Amino acid sequence: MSFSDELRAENSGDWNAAVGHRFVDEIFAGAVDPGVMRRYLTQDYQFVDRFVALLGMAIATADQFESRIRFSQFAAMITSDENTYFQRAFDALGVPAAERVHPVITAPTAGFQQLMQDAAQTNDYASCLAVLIVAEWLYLSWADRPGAALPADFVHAEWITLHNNDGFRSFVTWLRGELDRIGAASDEAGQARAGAFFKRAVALERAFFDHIYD
Ligand SMILES: Cc1ncc(C[n+]2csc(CCO)c2C)c(N)n1
Repeated sequence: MSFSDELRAENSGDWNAAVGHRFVDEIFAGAVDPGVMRRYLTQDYQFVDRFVALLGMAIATADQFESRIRFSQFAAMITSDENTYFQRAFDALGVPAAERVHPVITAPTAGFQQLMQDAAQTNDYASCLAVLIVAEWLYLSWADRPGAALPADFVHAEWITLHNNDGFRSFVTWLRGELDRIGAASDEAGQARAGAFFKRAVALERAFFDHIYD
């Protein structure tokens, strides 16, 4: 089994709970309650800043130029297209400026911010990769429902297509290959370090979905 498949299998409880979450069924049905969607997106928006910082650390710690280029291109993409989605969705949901910029940070959001900061501060490429890969691969996994119809409302539909388009799919495939390559070249301690970050990330993904319904 590849390193990425091994880590996913070790975390299958939280992984499957997130991928098959009520939120996912509701978003495909175009039926997420507006209050729930608003909580989700305002908290999620607080995630982007540290995520881009962690990408920066992956660029800095990667062991080859080709990997730095891949991450740089991805960083350029998510700081343009996705940012306009959030603004348009906030407009559609009537989210006031203060709540867009400074919402009260919930525990899972704070947990993600800490996790991304901790991963960045390791200066260890495998640990940065482990956190980045969960945020991408788990999202592709829930969004990728071949043949499923898209909801009419753009707030629902675009959140799906941002995470199941071909560019995103090929990036996730590359990321998994990258983690497999680095995992194979790491000693046991290095694999365990990256595995612990992967585990924290999957548990937080599940908690993040759960908490918007509290
Ligand atoms: C809690 C949470 N986890 C993962 C993602 C997915 N994600 C976060 S940043 C990023 C890169 C650009 O889309 C992706 C896919 C999310 N949005 N919210």
